[in-house]
Formats: sequence, C-alpha cells, structure tokens
Amino acid sequence: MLTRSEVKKHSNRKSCWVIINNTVYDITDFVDSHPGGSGILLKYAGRDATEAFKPLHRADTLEKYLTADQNLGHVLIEDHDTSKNIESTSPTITSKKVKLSSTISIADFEYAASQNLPLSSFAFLKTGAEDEYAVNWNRNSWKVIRLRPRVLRPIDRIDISHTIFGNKFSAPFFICPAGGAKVANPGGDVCLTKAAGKHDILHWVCNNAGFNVEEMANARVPEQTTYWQIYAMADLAITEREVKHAISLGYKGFALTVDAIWAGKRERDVRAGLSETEVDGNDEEEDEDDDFSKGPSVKRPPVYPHFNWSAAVKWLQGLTDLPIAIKGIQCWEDAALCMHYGVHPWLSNHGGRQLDGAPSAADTLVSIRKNCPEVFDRCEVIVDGGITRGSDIVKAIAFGARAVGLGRGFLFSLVFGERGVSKAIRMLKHEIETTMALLGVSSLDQLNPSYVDASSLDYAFARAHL
Ligand SMILES: Cc1cc2nc3c(=O)[nH]c(=O)nc-3n(C[C@H](O)[C@H](O)[C@H](O)COP(=O)(O)O)c2cc1C
Repeated sequence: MLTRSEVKKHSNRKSCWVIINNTVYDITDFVDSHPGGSGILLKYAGRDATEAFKPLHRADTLEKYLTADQNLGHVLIEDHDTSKNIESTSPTITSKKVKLSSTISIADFEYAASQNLPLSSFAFLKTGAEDEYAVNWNRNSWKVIRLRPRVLRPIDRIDISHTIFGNKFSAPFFICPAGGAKVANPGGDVCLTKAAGKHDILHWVCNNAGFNVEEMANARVPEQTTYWQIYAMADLAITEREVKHAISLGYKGFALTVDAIWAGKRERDVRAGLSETEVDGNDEEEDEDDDFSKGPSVKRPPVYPHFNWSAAVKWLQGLTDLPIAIKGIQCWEDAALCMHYGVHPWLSNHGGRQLDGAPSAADTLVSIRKNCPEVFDRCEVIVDGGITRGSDIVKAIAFGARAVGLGRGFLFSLVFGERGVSKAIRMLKHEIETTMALLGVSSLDQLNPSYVDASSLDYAFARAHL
C-alpha cells in the first residue's frame, strides 16, 4: 500500500502518479496522449483526482487506457488523512446558490447553472464554436418568427400529445442526446431518462452518455419509449454491435449524427480548461503550445470519415428496420436527400457547437417549406437548437416540424437532478398550452404555416451580424 505522501512525490511530467477511487495510477507514459490534453493531468499530478475524474469519464475508462502494471495498488488511509484532505474540484454543485424554487423559465435554469456549477463545467455545457454566432442565432431566430393568432375560436381544453415515429408521447418536445450530462449532475443521463419517463416525453439517448446502454435502458419506467443516437465510430463493427444491442434493449428509433465529423473549435470550453491548468512558467514550451486546438472536455472516439449518403443509409438500414433520423441537416437540399433515401431529416447544427456561421434549424425549416415542401409529407422533420420557450416549439410545429428537441435547456435544469428536469418539462408544457390557447388552436394538428410569419428572418440575421 502506498501513502498519499509517497504519491505526492510523483507530481511532475517525468513521474506522474494520481489517485482515483483510492487506487494509485502511474500515468507518466499516458500524460501526452490524454485526449483532454496533458495540462489537466499535470494539475492533479501527485494528488487525488477522483472528484475531477468521475463526472467526465465512464467507470471503465481506466481499464481502457491504462495497462495493469500502471495500477500501483491502493492508497493507505492514514490517520491524519481524512477525506477533508482530498483536494476536490468537483464539477457538481459545490455551494448551491440558486434554488430550484426560484426558477420559472428555461433561462432561469441557465442562470442557475452558471451560478451553481464550477466555471469549467458551465463552460462545457454552454460553449458554442468560435464566436458563438451560431449559438446566439439559434436562439434568436425563433424569437424573430412571429405568431399570427386567430381570435374568437372556442377553446375548452388543449391537447399537446403527439406522435413521433409512430409512438405517442405527452408532448412534441424531447430531450436531445448530449454527452457529458454528468458534468451538470452525477445522476446525468439516468436522471434525464427518469424525468422523461415520469412525464411521458421522449429521451433521445446519447451513445456517448456517462452510463452504458443497459444502465440507460434500466432507468426507464415500464412502457417508456426511448430512442438511441449514434456516431458511426471509426471501427464500424463497434457501432454495429452497439446498434444491435440497443435494438435488443427495446430502443425504438435511431439517429445518426453527421455534423461532427471534426471537433468544433469551442473556445469558451478551451479557455475555461486553460484557466484551470497550472502554468509552469516554462517559456521554452510556449512555441509548441497548441492548446488553442484542443477538443471538447468530454471526449468521444473518432468517427468513421468515409461515408457518403448512399453508403451511410444503406449501412444503417441494413442493421435495423426501425425509423432512422439523420441528425445535423443544415440545408433543404440535404433534407431532400433524406426524403430520397427514406430517412428523416433532423435539422440541427449541434447546438452551434460545430460550425460557427451555420444556419439555425429555424432557417432550414423555413427554407424547406419554401423550396421542397414535400419533405414534410414524406418525412418526419425533427428540429433542435436554441429552443427556450414553449412558443418556440409551437412555431416549429406550425412550420411542419414533427418533434422539437432541447439540449442545453434540459442540461441546465439537470443541475437540480431529476426534479429540475421534471420542472423544466412541466414549464415547457405549460408554455405550449398557453401559446396554443392564445393562438386559437386546441390541438397540435391544427397548427399550420398560416400561424407563423418568418418574413423578418433574413433581415434580423443581417442586423444581428452587422
Ligand atoms: C453538452 C452537449 C453535449 C452534446 N453531445 C451530443 C452528442 O453526444 N451527440 C449528438 O448528436 N449531439 C450532441 N449535442 C447536441 C444536441 O443533441 C443538440 O443538437 C443541441 O444541444 C441542441 O441545441 P440546444 O442546446 O441549443 O438546445 C450536445 C449538445 C450539448 C450542449
């Protein structure tokens, strides 16, 4: 057994030991190949990294990257060595400053997350690519679309239940797949599925979740329908096994994410990570410094880069007859290709985290309506990006979207665990009902493009970016 004082002696690049879950690892040879960069590992050199490690990695990560001889055994718990001595920079709530009871909108959840989470955790969730124009436009483009209410229409009750890929849900919105949900709360993706189950909405589960596919399936309530999102991994056989496994566990729909063939340049995330990295004052290394090109804090393996349309769709359709969405459609021409290949277009720019300057889903939705409206008859069009209000959801449905996803909105609410996510769901349902009543419709199938006016969209884009 090793003592913490012995571990402390190995606190530099030449000899780098860390403690994770009371076990000591010699990561000297791994420091430079760490997908998250060497800086964060060196920060924990000679120390206990458990609290920093847990929210960002699956339980099996250590076995995956380290060999058995890098496991140096357990650390001795010394008398003076209580857990109080362990350095903790837990990304989960440290001192809760904003209370759940003070949130009444999705924007309030974002504020709560900004106050209650450590800077780097909030930055990972919030970040967009580069100057974050795409993130901001995602949100603003829904606001620029105006509603066209009709009056003197009797409204007794409002029905917001909706069918997505043939499965009935209590509402037309859903929880988007998002890797790194544990950054917001240790319960992460499991809390998201549980809250979705409780309120009968869809959780489109992420294959980069902080839990494995069985754990995610086990989080469901009886009869709960969930869909599965995949990246096609560089080793396609791995993804094929994963899809088959997800089918056997009862997932009822799939999405292939195609807008992330390359990691976006997410500067807010990188900056927050850099500010947490100790500077060693070694100016000689400065010229070699390429931290500006670091990928996101939560890593995933590289994707298969050789697909074209027909190969990708044929491959996935060969694995399942279940409905398939192609996630990351950003122009009407690609939506038309989805229609051609018999898959569903998911209009998304990955929450503005990939390509700054990408169109918002609202832009793409409107341009499909203008250039290729038959897509809405032959496909179920999914949208996401910048949704913060029930009225945004109603606008999307009026233009012809089938289902509307929120990523960050639910991740921010997850700061309060399952209760926060439940509250966000209830808030959005209430806002949809209010919007529909004031618009003069009592069910979602009554909505159509006559209830929305997007004529200011291009003008607003130009003004916002001048
Ligand atoms: C922290 C975070 C992680 C994400 N991870 C994934 C992912 O693993 N796979 C994926 O297809 N999309 C991922 N997305 C994108 C979301 O599925 C969704 O497209 C986006 O969040 C919608 O925009 P919004 O956050 O403005 O609602 C992620 C988004 C965020 C914010």
